[in-house]
Amino acid sequence: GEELSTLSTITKAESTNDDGSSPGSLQQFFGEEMRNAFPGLKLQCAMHNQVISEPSPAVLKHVGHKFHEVFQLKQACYADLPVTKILEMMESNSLESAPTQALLNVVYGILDETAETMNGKIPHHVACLLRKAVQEMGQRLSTQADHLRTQNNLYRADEEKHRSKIKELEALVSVSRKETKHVTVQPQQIRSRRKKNISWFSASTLLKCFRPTSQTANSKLEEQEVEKQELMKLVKENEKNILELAAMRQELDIVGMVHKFCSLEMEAEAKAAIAILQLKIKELECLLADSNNKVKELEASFESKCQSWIMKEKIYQSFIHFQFEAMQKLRSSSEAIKQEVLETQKRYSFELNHLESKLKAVTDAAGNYHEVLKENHKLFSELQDLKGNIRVYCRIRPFLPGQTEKLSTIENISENGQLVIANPSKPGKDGQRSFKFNKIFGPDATQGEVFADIQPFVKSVVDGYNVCIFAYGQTGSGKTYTMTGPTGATEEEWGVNYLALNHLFKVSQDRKCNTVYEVAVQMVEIYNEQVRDLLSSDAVPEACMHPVISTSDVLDLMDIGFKNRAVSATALNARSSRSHSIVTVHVRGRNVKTGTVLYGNLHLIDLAGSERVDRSEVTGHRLREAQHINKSLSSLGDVIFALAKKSPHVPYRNSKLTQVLQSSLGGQAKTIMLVQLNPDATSFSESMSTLKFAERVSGVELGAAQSSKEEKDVRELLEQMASLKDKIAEKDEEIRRLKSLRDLKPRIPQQQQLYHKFDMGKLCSSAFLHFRLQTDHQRLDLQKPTQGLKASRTDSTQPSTSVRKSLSSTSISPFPRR
Ligand SMILES: Nc1ncnc2c1ncn2[C@@H]1O[C@H](COP(=O)(O)OP(=O)(O)OP(=O)(O)O)[C@@H](O)[C@H]1O
Repeated sequence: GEELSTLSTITKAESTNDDGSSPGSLQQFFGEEMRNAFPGLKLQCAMHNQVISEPSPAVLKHVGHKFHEVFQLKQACYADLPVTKILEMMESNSLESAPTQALLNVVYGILDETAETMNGKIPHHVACLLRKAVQEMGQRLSTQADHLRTQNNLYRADEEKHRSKIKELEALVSVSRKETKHVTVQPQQIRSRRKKNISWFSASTLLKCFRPTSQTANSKLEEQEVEKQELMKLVKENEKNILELAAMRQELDIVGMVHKFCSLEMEAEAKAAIAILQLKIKELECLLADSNNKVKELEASFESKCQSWIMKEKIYQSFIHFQFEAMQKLRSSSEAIKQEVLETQKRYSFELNHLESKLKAVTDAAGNYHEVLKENHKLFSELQDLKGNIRVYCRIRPFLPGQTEKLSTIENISENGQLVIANPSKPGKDGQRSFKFNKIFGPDATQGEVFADIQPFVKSVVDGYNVCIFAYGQTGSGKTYTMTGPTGATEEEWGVNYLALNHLFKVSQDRKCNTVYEVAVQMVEIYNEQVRDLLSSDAVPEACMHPVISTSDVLDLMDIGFKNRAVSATALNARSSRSHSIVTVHVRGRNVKTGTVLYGNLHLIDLAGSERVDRSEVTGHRLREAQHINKSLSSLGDVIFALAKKSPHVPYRNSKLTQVLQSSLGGQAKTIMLVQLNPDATSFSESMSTLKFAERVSGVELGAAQSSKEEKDVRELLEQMASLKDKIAEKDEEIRRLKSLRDLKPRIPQQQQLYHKFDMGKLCSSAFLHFRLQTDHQRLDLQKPTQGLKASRTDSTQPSTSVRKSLSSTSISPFPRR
């Protein structure tokens, strides 16, 4: 009974479920087989005993609350379990005390959860739990295996014991059989000896058998009766023993069979369970390794993140610290600034009062300054007058890049305006001649340097003076270069024409607060004693005036004018100007405060080449051209010398050039003659004649220049008259235009474009009106020289700039057209 109980306990230990119930097959087998074989056997009870390796119910009860607390949460998942709870449970040996099935449930639960929800990732604490549960099961398995081995040994020992007992019993049975046989044989022998009185039943044998009872027969019979009863007892006992033995054998066989069967089944189950568990352990190890790797990765990334956050924290802290310090500094500096501002305010208010009084003094001084400025202007003009109104500047051009023979006639140039020129055919002092002019510009002089000495004269135009600048010299000596600049000139290479107009615009801008200026430009050429408007192809009797408001307007106009200029190649210059070109700039300024109006004009003249006819080696048409040029130049000389001699008759009308320049060559005008020289030795004689002419001119005194300032009332009267005259002129012009329409010829397209651009009606008609007013007024004055105010003014001032006037007085209207 004990052995069976132990056996069933072992069986139960290996096959009992955690809830105490046995697995179906084994329990059924034991339950039915054993009950059938041994109805009295308390197998069922034994099977409910606890397994050795399973925790006892008492232990389970003690620790169960923790385990259930943690794992009986049906809805929660393992990953959500608090780490503290799991740790607490693991430390308190709850797992070791938990039933195996619960542990397996935990393992399966974690695996399912990992597979289903967490994509193979196991949180660290759950992985620890898993490892612990698997360890626990592994331990249990090894304990159970040990236990099984021990039980098996015990069982074998028991079996051996049983077998020896059976052998003993068998020996006992055989002995008892022999005794029984002997006992059964003896009475029979006695009975047969009695009945047959067989002699062979010797007295000795009977004596041996019944020696104690030989004295009395009765007592012997009684003894025999007792022995017989004892024998019967023995036989019964023997029979009983045989029955027991048979039953034990049967039982032993059954138990052996059951044990064998159980052993086999348990072995198979244990092997299968071990295999499954090993597989699971491997899987779990893999998962554990993965999760360990992931944990390491996470730890590494966490570590690096921690580091970076620590770094950031440090940076932020230092930044905050820096900001805080900066804020403190700012606060203190703002305080200091506040103080400073307050002090400054005090100081400023004090200084402001001081300045106010000073400003008053300065305002008074400024009034005086304007007076002084006026005085300066007056003094400058007087200085100009003292120097003489004709200024002669000499400019020597450099040798040209292609020139190989560079034999120069220029011996010396001094600062004081002295020029020594040497005759290459007469070496030494005899061949030298010195000239004195107002200024000499050497070959290295720039356009800007030349203009710097002309600039004050240009400026005087806006003060109401008439100024005439002309370039004189033989062909190729640099007249056009000085007046206009080289072809495609940059701003630095601009000639006097552009620089003068640029300066006029600048001065007019500077003075716009006081005086409003209007500027207009005319451009004509005198070719073969005929005057031609370079900016118009209309058959009009006077050169058109084009209002300009900027230097770029002037550049556009001059570009067209120079393209229209008569040029041809000569033996001395590949592109020689065979005409005199005259750019006239009209300036009208009105003082916005006083209403005073002033007029000034500037003549910029590029004369034709002054060389002698024989040197130019021209004939026919070109000869006539050269003769006209020479004639006009000699007329210019005659006018200048007549003025120098203060001759009563000045021969202005001997040439178109002197007629056009009449207003600028009189006593009111300021004249600059730019004498151009070619330094080449071959041009010596031409240079000599040029210099001699210039020398004579420089000795001329034309008298004091006068400004054209008019008083307001005079101007108003003049304007009234001018408007009347203007109307008459408009009518005349209309008649002329109608006449001209009859024989109108095709126009030059480029010029047409410009007329559109500078359409007088569209643009600034007022400027044109005033200039026409002036010219008409002057023409009127010329026609009636003795009439009142105008007559006296005309007498004293000479006629002002007017191409038209010159043309009308020489009856060459309308302009000849090319
Ligand atoms: N100061 C100078 N610096 C450099 N080159 C110059 C200078 N003066 C004149 N030249 C050059 O000399 C050549 C002749 O000059 P320019 O045409 O101006 O002479 P010109 O006196 O106007 O001749 P013409 O009477 O035939 O028109 C040109 O190639 C010009 O560029």
